[in-house]
Amino acid sequence: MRQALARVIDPEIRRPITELDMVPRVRAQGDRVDIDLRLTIVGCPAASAIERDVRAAASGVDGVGEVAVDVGVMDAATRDALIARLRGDRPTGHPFTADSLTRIIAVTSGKGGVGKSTLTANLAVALAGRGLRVGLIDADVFGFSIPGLLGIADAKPTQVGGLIMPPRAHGVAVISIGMFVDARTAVSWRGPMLHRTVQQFLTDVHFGDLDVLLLDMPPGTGDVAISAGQLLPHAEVLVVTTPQQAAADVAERSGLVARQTGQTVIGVVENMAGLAQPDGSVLELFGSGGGAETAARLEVPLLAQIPLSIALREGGDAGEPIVLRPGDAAGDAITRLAGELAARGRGLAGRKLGLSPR
Ligand SMILES: Nc1ncnc2c1ncn2[C@@H]1O[C@H](COP(=O)(O)OP(=O)(O)OP(=O)(O)O)[C@@H](O)[C@H]1O
Repeated sequence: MRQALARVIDPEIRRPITELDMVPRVRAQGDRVDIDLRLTIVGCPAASAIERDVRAAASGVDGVGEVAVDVGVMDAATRDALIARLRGDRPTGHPFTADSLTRIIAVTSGKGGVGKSTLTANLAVALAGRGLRVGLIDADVFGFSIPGLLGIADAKPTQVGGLIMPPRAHGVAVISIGMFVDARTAVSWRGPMLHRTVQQFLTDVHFGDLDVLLLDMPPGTGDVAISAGQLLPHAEVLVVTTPQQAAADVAERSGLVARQTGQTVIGVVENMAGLAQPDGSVLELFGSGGGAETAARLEVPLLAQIPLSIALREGGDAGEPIVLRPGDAAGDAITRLAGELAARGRGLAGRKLGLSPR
């Protein structure tokens, strides 16, 4: 029976419920089994799903006829012990240190409106589509748009003790300041507060084991970029720009600030590149060359050119990332970029190599 129940996964914490001390007692009498199920918090949104899965798992065991589930909430001591275990042995600090196995990719741009958030959301979904465990932090605290782009504009994270469970969308675990403030509230915090937000997202959000953590950075070179640089000096950075030559200056600057904090700029993505017309010509609404120019100045490769695309924009507005529907030139370019990033693997930046002198 325990083995069967171990296959029931808490959808938010994403571990077997038996590992989470959620099943303190199981009694079998004849063909009847009584299961005590203890949820982490009162009003747990996943309660009915977990209870259903427990019933299904127990009913599947040979010889079981009747299943009775007593649903309650775990006591404070058990919950505190669980939270301590989930946090691991790090009372302070975040788990995404240089020698963690998670690859961190911060997506930045010199100015707003270049499609950085749209690209980040689609990239996250495309990476998750390749089977990677992906987390996404919307660090664009003033202009958060990730929840809407992923179709979870109204999602509110569950909090267990001081631990925040990130809502999931299209296979990606997502956290955004937009989940904690009213959508119409303007965020006007000063530096130290912003620093704490990024730090809290890194420390108190239970992402579990991740292959990739993406950060959608605010445009420009402000406090959040500097905080993120201090907290994640080993992060890799993608710089997004448009084809406009004038955009190259500010894009270059955002890459340089990242570099000053020790982060590694891995490449440039040019978004809003030429739009193919029905007659075969290409409409270069924003000119051309900005991506190549930025890449040359930062001495990194131009990793992708994402064309203007109505479907990409519509997918963002609808919360259905375009990468889920192959066939659009922009979506396909982002999917290719995800493939390339996954294939390149993580650089060795900041990582202990584990080599010892003989
Ligand atoms: N390749 C594209 N083709 C057409 N529209 C696009 C493309 N990329 C982004 N957009 C649209 O441009 C607008 C700005 O995009 P987005 O919000 O992603 O930019 P951003 O750089 O993250 O801006 P900010 O940092 O100011 O939030 C959105 O309406 C988005 O749908």
